[in-house]
Amino acid sequence: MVSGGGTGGHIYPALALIKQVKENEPNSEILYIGTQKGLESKIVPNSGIDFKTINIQGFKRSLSLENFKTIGLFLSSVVKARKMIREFKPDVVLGTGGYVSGAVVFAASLMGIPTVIHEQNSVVGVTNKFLSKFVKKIAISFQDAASQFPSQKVVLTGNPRATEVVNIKPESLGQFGLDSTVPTVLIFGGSRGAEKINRVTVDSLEELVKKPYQTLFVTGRVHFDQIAKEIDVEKLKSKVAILPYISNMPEILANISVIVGRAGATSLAEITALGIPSILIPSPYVTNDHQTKNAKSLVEDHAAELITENELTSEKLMRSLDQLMLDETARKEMANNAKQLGQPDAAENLYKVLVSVIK
Ligand SMILES: CC(=O)N[C@H]1[C@@H](OP(=O)(O)OP(=O)(O)OC[C@H]2O[C@@H](n3ccc(=O)[nH]c3=O)[C@H](O)[C@@H]2O)O[C@H](CO)[C@@H](O)[C@@H]1O
Repeated sequence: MVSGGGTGGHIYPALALIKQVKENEPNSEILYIGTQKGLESKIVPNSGIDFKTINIQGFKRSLSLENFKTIGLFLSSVVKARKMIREFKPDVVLGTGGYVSGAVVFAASLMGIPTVIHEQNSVVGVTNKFLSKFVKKIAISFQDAASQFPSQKVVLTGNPRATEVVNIKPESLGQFGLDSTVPTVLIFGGSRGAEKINRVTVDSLEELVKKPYQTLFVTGRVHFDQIAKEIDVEKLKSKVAILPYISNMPEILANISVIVGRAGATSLAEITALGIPSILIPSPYVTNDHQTKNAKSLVEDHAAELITENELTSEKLMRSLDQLMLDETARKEMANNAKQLGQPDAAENLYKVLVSVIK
């Protein structure tokens, strides 16, 4: 049984792990528990995995009446998770973060079923911090996370999405009206899109269409309609493609020369596994500024460039982008540095941890 929800950063590692389990043990049965509201309700059923939902929400950081409702929902979702566990009878339960995994993994631990959590970030998330007291093993992606967990439970596995992206058959950018032989920059603000990155990219379109490179700009589903209204597609001259979301990201990444994006941990696992140069703009809106810490782990090794959201302007973006896109040697150097940090065996590592806790 697998649970992880809310954003792509929690969901895709879970799916990559499932892929590995199915490869190693084709007869295994898998059930994914998520929420209806999270991105998982779209992504998981589309990938052909059995999917059930429970209703849960996050705590408000300030004292609020909503929190009483949240506690009520948490308790009722633990009860619901227990029922699902009793019916499905999993040998092991994996949580990859997000509130829903809190309820599912907690319920499984109470029932004496072996549990594992996977932490993608270098700064530990709230749900995983809570679950760390109850689970058997804790799989981490950055060594920095180790000291924030009970040390005897920690195993450094990496992020399974790294394995998935290195083993996939690449697909042409022709599906977006672009030319796969031309150097391409991919701009996107994590799995949900980022308003500031979108704004600055829209402001840069006039410049981008003049470049010898092309651009794949992914806005995030909720931002797309508004942006589409503002843009004259004729003016993009097949040099820039704009999309709400890319469902086949692993297949696309092999044809990308540079990424401009947030510093979500799963994106970074992909970037390092494939060795893709990147310009990272960490989200300042996440707990304990963890994306800045994620990004710095690459920047320190000259494997990425960091621009803060405050510093981000169209001029700044275009300057940094040109430095990489117009200089193949600089790109190659950053790509090599990034690849040194990749963990392409992550899915197999995590699979082994799951097997080790099954009685
Ligand atoms: C705002 C927020 O809380 N963000 C967190 C969330 O980010 P978020 O969900 O944005 O996570 P990541 O950037 O880590 O991963 C995004 C994933 O979505 C995929 N993708 C993205 C866009 C698209 O069009 N298609 C697509 O498939 C990417 O390839 C990647 O696999 O989870 C991460 C991992 O725990 C955290 O580090 C982030 O801080």
